[in-house]
Amino acid sequence: MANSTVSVAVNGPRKTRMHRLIEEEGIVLMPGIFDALSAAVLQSLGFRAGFISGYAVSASRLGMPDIGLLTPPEMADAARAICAAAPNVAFIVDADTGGGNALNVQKTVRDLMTTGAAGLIKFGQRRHMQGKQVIPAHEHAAKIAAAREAIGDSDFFLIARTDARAGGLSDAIARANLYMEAGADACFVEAPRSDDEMREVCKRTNGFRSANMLEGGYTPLHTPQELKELGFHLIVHSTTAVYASARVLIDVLKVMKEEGTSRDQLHKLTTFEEFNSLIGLKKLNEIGGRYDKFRVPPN
Ligand SMILES: C[C@](O)(C(=O)O)[C@H](CC(=O)O)C(=O)O
Ligand SMILES: [Mg+2]
Repeated sequence: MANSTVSVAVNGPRKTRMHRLIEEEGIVLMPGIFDALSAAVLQSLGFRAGFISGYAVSASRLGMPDIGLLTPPEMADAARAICAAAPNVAFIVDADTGGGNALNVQKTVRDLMTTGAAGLIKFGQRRHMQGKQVIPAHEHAAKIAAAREAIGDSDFFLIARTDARAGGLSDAIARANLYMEAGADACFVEAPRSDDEMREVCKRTNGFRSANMLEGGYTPLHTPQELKELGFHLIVHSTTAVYASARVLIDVLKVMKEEGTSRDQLHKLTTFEEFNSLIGLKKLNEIGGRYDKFRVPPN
């Protein structure tokens, strides 16, 4: 099943927005975001790509952990708002398990393709976080093939993720290659535990590869340049923004609770002008102004 060739052209002439970004940038950094506002921040800073994280959306939308409670339509709804708020950013959506069997996967994929996202990551796990279990390889491959068929020739990038590292690196690598054969554009072997394991993944998997940089995770944190040298093409940095937001909210509101005022913490907040600019007030006012001439004149 697995072979040792390293190739980035396994999918022939297929060229999506994500393929072009990889070509232009060498490696594409995708910080995880979780709502329209965090997406607007990403866009305002000039990021060209981002990741709509199931972990972070579950937390921000439901206030709940990533244990399969967020439904595919809720995720699609979040993705729609996010893509509309940051149209210059190519987003990869976390499609998680895809919602069930191959037919559920196709429905989920078709729905996500209408959100404005540039692609998705399909997971093979049954449960998240502690006690993560992977589904059998053939079942996961069938879901990837179903997703690929639903995508057809559309400009939508398909990343297949395997969480099988817990059962041994070789098994995870073999699965990644199987999913590439089933039609994925890139693979994502979760949780290699050292640079050597990361090198091994890159040496033995076919096609484009994504790294998962999780603060507090098993895999060592690296810069894009370092990851590029190791052989990766995409970087998911899913929890940074949601953890940063939670940190600031906790710190600032804690002081608010104690002191009842924000006056000593203004340096930690955006200003009124900065915030309005972030969410595009000036541009919207300009557009709104174009229609002023149609206003009914006062009597
Ligand atoms: C990447 C991920 O799928 C996500 O939902 O952001 C999560 C992140 C996490 O659990 O911290 C994952 O790696 O499973
Ligand atoms: Mg997830």
